Amino acid sequence: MTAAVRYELIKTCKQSGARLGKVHTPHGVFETPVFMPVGTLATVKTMSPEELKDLGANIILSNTYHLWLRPGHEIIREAGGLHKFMNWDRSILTDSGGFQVFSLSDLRKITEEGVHFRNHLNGEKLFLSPEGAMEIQNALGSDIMMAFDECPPYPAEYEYMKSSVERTSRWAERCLAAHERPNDQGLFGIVQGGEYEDLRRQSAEDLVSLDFPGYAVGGLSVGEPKDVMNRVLEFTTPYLPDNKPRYLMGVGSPDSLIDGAIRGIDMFDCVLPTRIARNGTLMTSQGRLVVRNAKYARDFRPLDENCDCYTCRNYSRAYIRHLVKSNETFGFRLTSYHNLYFLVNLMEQVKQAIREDRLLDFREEFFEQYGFNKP
Ligand SMILES: CO[C@@H]1O[C@H](CNc2nc3cc4c(=O)[nH]c(N)nc4cc3[nH]2)[C@@H](O)[C@H]1O
Ligand SMILES: [Zn+2]
Repeated sequence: MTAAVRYELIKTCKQSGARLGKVHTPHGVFETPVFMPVGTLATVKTMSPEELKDLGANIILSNTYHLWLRPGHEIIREAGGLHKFMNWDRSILTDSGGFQVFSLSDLRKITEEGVHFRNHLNGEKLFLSPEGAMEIQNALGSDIMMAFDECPPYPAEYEYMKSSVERTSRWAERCLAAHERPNDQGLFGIVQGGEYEDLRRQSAEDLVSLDFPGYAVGGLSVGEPKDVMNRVLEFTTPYLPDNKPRYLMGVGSPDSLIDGAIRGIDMFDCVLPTRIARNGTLMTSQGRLVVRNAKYARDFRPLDENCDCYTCRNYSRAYIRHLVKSNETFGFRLTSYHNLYFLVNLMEQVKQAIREDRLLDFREEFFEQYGFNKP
């Protein structure tokens, strides 16, 4: 299939095996490894599209389940699609709703057909199938769509995981069949299998046989320890083709982004930077900083003295602490901008380390400075 979503492998780091690449979509190109800001309800909370471009974002995420519920995908279709609706002319990836159905709503029943569950906003009964998830994503017109999958809870029994993986593979085939414009937008398969190597292999081989333009590693960042995530990546990515992008869903923190890149991951997303920004927690080159802390009341330095973002060039810890404590919206815009810039800029540093074949050295330096090595 000659999908319009195409991956270009530029270089592999000799020291770590991490990859430098480019992904071409109908709305432009983005370099990898990449961190993708999350805009669940058609907005990356508190950020304008201009600010997202300014901080370096070339692709953002949105969500099938949430947009289906609010405002409804038909309204977005009538608006001319999600790009037009939210005034974002670069790439958009939409998650399929698989994870949200399993994480947001209770009273759900999984059948071969799809999932019966309750609307997490008003309790009404809903049903979502692979075909339904594709109809919504086709209406949104995202550049990269995700197959409808089951993200089982962690941990899950082997037998349950095996039957879930086999159903997710059958659902992936149904998503391909329901993809209206395969030569114009890309549909990624999502590898499941929990922490079971044979099931991860089976899931990857099932999906690779369907020749998707890209593959996600799902079922992680669901509460498992970081060493379990790293181990799963180590035995899963080798089953994925080198000439396609690999997307680790729901990750994450600075250490997980670096460790994921080292294990062959190209794309990342997480609500973490914008979520913690809204309670005044900042990612800085010296580690986490909680700006509400009284010790910053008269601290007129920038949040991060090594950061050249708009927030750090123009505002002090004392001012941002005042805004956050006063619950001023501008304060959360400044903290969100900085945290997103921090992760996008971290990926710039990771790419440079890959170019110089020294990503493991960079990992040591960054972990030391950020304080990840502290017991
Ligand atoms: C660490 O942050 C918390 O955890 C979530 C991120 N973790 C995560 N794991 C995911 C797995 C999947 C998957 O297997 N399939 C599909 N379709 N989408 C997924 C989305 C995922 N997001 C945030 O929501 C936050 O609450
Ligand atoms: Zn900054």
